[in-house]
Amino acid sequence: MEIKVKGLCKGYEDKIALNELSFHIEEGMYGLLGANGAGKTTLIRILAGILEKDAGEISYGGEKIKDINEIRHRIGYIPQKFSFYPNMTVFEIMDYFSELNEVKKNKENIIKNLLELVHLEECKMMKTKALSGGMKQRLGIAVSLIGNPDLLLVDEPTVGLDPMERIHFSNVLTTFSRDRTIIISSHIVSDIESTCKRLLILDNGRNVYDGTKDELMRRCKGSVWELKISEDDSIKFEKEYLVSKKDLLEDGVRLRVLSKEKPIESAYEVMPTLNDSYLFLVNKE
Ligand SMILES: Nc1ncnc2c1ncn2[C@@H]1O[C@H](COP(=O)(O)OP(=O)(O)OP(=O)(O)O)[C@@H](O)[C@H]1O
Repeated sequence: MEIKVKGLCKGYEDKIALNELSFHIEEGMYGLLGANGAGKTTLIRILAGILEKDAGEISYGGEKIKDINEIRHRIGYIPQKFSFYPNMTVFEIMDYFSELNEVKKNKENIIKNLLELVHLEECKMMKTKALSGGMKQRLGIAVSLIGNPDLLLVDEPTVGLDPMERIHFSNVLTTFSRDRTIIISSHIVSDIESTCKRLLILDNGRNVYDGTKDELMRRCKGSVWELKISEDDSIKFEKEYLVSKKDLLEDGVRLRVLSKEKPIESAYEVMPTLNDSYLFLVNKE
């Protein structure tokens, strides 16, 4: 589903959370990156129709929507945390949300397929209070997909998930992303690195980047250096330069430094990673 956002503003009391935000996205997986407090949750909740905007225009699927309820059934939302009724089973939760979504035809089959997709089919009789954090997250995905939404909004999905759960979560989203639009918000670059080709980066409620991962990395080329120094010197160095990575070695430390100029003679240039490029961008702004 195509989404166009123009001049979107939102404030809370004395805090401006979104400041004249504009962007245009089409089908595919988009990563929404930004530090804590950048405005990601606010944007996701406004797009999901859970929070009112103060100003600006949003169009979904090429249409200006006056009342979000007209298209709510086409939007899936996965919040940071789920809370389910603890004594209901996995199946009962799916059944309950299917009723809410007015799924009439093939309900049993839809539930079965979704539980298979998130690998919870064998746990369908378990009460939700007995599920691990990762299992709850997967149940949340299955719930959000019940209405077969064209647009899926995912807010910081991997908080509390172990590495295997993270991989599984990404795989489920990738499978589901064909012919749909998915926006995944995170402040961790590796969360979205392998799944999203395009990025939207927020900083203090403003859109500071809208484009591909490759273009972002191209912009940072020539500004990433590695060097080896003593541990004592590294403390001084880290105050002066932006350091994206620090490896402890047996005889000192290796730093990855983001700087337009070569920081010291012994430094050598290296290819930027997405994490370098993201840090370079938001610290330049
Ligand atoms: N209900 C609220 N009342 C007052 N201020 C709020 C409220 N919700 C968010 N804010 C503020 O608005 C700004 C944007 O918050 P938001 O939660 O959208 O950011 P975020 O990028 O999702 O952060 P995080 O990664 O920590 O979830 C922050 O400064 C936050 O403190």
